[in-house]
Amino acid sequence: MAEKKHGVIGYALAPKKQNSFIRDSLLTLASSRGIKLIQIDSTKPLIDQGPFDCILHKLYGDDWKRQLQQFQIRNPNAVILDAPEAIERLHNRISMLQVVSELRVRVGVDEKGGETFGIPKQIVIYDKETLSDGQAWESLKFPVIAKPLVADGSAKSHKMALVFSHGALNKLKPPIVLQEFVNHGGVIFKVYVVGNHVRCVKRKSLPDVSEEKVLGVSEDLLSFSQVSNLANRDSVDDDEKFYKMMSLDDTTEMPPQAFIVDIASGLRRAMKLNLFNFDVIRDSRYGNRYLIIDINYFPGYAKMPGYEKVLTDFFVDLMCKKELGENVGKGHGDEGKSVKVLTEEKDISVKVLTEEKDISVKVLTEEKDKSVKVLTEEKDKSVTV
Ligand SMILES: O=P(O)(O)O[C@@H]1[C@@H](OP(=O)(O)O)[C@H](OP(=O)(O)O)[C@H](O)[C@H](OP(=O)(O)O)[C@H]1OP(=O)(O)O
Ligand SMILES: Nc1ncnc2c1ncn2[C@@H]1O[C@H](COP(=O)(O)OP(=O)(O)O)[C@@H](O)[C@H]1O
Ligand SMILES: [Mg+2]
Ligand SMILES: [Mg+2]
Repeated sequence: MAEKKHGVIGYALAPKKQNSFIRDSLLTLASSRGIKLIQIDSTKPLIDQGPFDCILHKLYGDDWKRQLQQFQIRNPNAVILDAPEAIERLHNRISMLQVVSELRVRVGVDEKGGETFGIPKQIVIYDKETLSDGQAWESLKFPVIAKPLVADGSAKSHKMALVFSHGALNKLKPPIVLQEFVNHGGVIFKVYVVGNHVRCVKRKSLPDVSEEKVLGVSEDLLSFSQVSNLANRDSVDDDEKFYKMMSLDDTTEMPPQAFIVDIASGLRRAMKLNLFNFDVIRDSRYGNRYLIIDINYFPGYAKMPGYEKVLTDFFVDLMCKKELGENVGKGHGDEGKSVKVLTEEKDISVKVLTEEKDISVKVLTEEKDKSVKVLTEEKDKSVTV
């Protein structure tokens, strides 16, 4: 009996990502379950390629965004993983973590109880003048970590500095985020999310900094980059002595899985993303207080043991939902219905009747300069088009 056809997924990834993610082991397993992964040719217009049931991508820039938009208009049934607008919130380290503060998920549900989560205290500095203005950072306790505001995947966006005193702040180049350094036992938890699959692993992180160390440190600023990725590097440079201070204690207890799953589902819903990971540290001062410090779109899944099966299961599930006409690719399975109105008439009006709040209306059109009027009976409703 011929195998049931499931679907074709086009992928558009930077060379480094493609090398690490598109492995023969993934292609073989996916293909054995009816999923064909095809490379999108970035030198040709996306719209001329396909057909694709789904597009998997991690590319940046306005041109790529436009190409995806055009493709979606021509292929309204294709699933784009994930929507560029949703991914963009992760390109700024402030909007990235704002979503955590907005989460309303149950906490302290594990038998041991009491786990809470949040983000470290932080401020954003846009210019040199503010950096020299003590008032801006007086609420922060040193040491702090200075992170580039932009998180666009460039090497620059991963360049961090551990700053021990005010005096060193003038060495930094805004726009930056100044975040309180929180002692966390030198271990970071990386939570990989693939649809509703959640996997937490532990990795090396920065070592704790004691009060004595802060006072006795000879340098007032230490630069570093991609600490938790160190094991995957080819060479260790100048920062060697700094990294040597780190060692992963294998006895470190993992956070309760139910707690982590709750945060992951909350983030997935709020961000409308399917493919991401987030970095969590456990605040050593409390033991049951967790802080989310970083969220990454389409991370290094190949570092997750058995990633081939997890991703293949996700693709198969996506294709099945698509065949059933379910709304997919929006970060969670239980949201919104979509209504398609196909017409060649001009000036048509479409009425959307719903009792749900916060609905979003997407109008796909090939016409340029189209203005859309949304009429609502609710007061104080703001409508974004
Ligand atoms: O390539 P890898 O496996 O190191 O993955 C990187 C991620 O490592 P992780 O899976 O969290 O250990 C890495 O995570 P971190 O920021 O290091 O926490 C980023 O997601 C990185 O993407 P970008 O440079 O921010 O666009 C990811 O890099 P890209 O492959 O997307 O370039
Ligand atoms: N607030 C913090 N307190 C302590 N360590 C931190 C904090 N923020 C980041 N780190 C350390 O710095 C590393 C890099 O920071 P992160 O925000 O994850 O940037 P990147 O996007 O480059 O991974 C983390 O993996 C962790 O080891
Ligand atoms: Mg990180
Ligand atoms: Mg990151």
